[in-house]
Amino acid sequence: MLELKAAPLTPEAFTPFGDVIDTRTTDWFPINAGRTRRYHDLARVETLGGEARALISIFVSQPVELPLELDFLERHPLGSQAFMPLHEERFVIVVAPPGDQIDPAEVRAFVTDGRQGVNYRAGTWHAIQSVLEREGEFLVVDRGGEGNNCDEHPLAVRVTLA
Ligand SMILES: NC(=O)N[C@@H](O)C(=O)O
Ligand code: NI
Repeated sequence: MLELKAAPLTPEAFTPFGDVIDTRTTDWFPINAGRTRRYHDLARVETLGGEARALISIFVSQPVELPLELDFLERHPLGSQAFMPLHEERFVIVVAPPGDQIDPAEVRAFVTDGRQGVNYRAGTWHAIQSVLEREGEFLVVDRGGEGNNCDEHPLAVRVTLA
């Protein structure tokens, strides 16, 4: 069993896995006669393969208990997957870099602070969505189209907060 402590999520630490979506750590420019700040192009949406298109969905998830015990990670080889909380929900993230095998030494765990979303780049291994404390509602942007876009890799992990 791989034991991990979830560290506070930062854009720098998440770079190997994708993007952190957070208006506090990204630039903006004014639009709409100055009434709106546009936080532009915060994450790279990838949609690969046949008939590929971007999907916008809403996930309503029941909370997980800690320690979080996982028996697999998954990946989406044909597209990215972004999760943005709609009510400042915190969630646990477990990731490993893209590749056909997972090296346990490269697996990382993070916890968000409620204001952060994430975008897993195509092929990044990750735990399925794991919201903390209360039912969570998330805007999800990922890839639809032909072909299999979800692989699972067995991995026993137990996650606690740092
Ligand atoms: N299956 C699905 O749409 N969700 C997972 O990919 C997930 O990462 O939660
Ligand atoms: Ni996923």
